Amino acid sequence: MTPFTFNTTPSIRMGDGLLEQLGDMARATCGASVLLVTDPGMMATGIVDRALASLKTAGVTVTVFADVKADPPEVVILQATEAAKGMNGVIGLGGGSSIDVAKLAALLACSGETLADCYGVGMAKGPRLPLIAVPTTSGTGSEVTPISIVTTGASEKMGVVSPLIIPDVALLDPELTRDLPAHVTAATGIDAMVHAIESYASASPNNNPVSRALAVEALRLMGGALERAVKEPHDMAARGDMLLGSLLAGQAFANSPVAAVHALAYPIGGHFKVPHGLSNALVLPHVLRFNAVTAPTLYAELAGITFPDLAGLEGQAAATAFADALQDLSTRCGLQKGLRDVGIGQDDLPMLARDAMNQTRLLVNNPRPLDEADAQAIYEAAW
Ligand SMILES: NC(=O)c1ccc[n+]([C@@H]2O[C@H](COP(=O)([O-])OP(=O)(O)OC[C@H]3O[C@@H](n4cnc5c(N)ncnc54)[C@H](O)[C@@H]3O)[C@@H](O)[C@H]2O)c1
Ligand SMILES: CCCCCCO
Repeated sequence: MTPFTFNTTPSIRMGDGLLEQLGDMARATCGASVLLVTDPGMMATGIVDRALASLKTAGVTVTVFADVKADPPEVVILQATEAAKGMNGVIGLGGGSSIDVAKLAALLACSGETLADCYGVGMAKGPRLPLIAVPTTSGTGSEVTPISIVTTGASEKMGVVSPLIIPDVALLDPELTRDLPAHVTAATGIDAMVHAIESYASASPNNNPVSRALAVEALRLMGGALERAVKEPHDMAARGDMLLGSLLAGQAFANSPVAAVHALAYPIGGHFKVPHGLSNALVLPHVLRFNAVTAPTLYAELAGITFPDLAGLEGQAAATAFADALQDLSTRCGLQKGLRDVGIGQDDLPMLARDAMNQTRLLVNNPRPLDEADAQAIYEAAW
């Protein structure tokens, strides 16, 4: 057995209605005062009110920071950090944007480091405040990853990657995803499936038996649940499978990192403000077809697990059918089919290809080497 290390959140709690126990968890994990980090969309759902009621019952004093923006820019993180100073702990309640901000606010408010000090892998020194993550999308898996993504400047992304920002507690309550809009359910669900697929096939030396087992179970759960969750939003079995699946996929890619799908997705989101999950969905089948030319086996192994109807296929046929099935699933879930459908012109593709090549930390994990010409061809196919 090749030696490996596996990192994840120390305490994962899941159950319908578990939000009601947030107050007691915060009292035990954080103490008498917390900053609750969320966004304006979440404030409109009523979920934040329920969280505040639980915290009040437990005698926890709460300051709410509700100014998170999608793909959060540095200024939002700095504002949240100021609000976290003097608090006993931080709670991230929302999607990946809110949880990523909460993770960094808990770190910077306590360690006194700057964001610039922490960009990259293993740069943060800590310590951080106690941290609870409550995901309401299914989802980025940020509740169990050592990662926060920051939008710097107009479109560039920077990552803070450190086990220091893995939350102390992940609180999963499927009821919080019950009213997630169909297009967000679809985009975040495909994002979670991409996490599992890319993690399983990652060329990283950190790819290991635990991450692969988690990726397999994530896809087994989400392959049959995503379309149900989109089309029958109150199917709580589907909602639960998606929430658990996205967490397992998060644990998988937190250890065996993502690759070219994400590398090609980031420029789409950065330049054209396309949501993260949809950016991934638009390039996913085309990257898999590219990779399957030289590395079909890994995708063939996932095909029948994700889509039982494909179980009898093997090799290249299975890998190709897997890419086709994912593209069909994305379309059936109502997501746009091509880059042209999200305002990208064909003459934008060379710029995207150039930009994608800057994602070297992700591209190195791809099972097949990919250069700028390959990236352009993939964007052409996705357009
Ligand atoms: N840290 C990581 O490991 C990691 C991994 C992948 C992506 N990310 C980051 O996460 C962000 C994307 O997160 P996301 O896809 O979860 O979207 P998001 O957090 O940006 O939320 C999208 C929208 O959905 C709304 N929303 C969320 N939950 C809801 C609910 N239950 N009901 C109704 N509305 C709800 C929000 O208010 C928001 O308007 C990006 O910044 C991306 O870079 C981080
Ligand atoms: C720097 C690692 C970025 C991983 C993002 C997963 O969506």
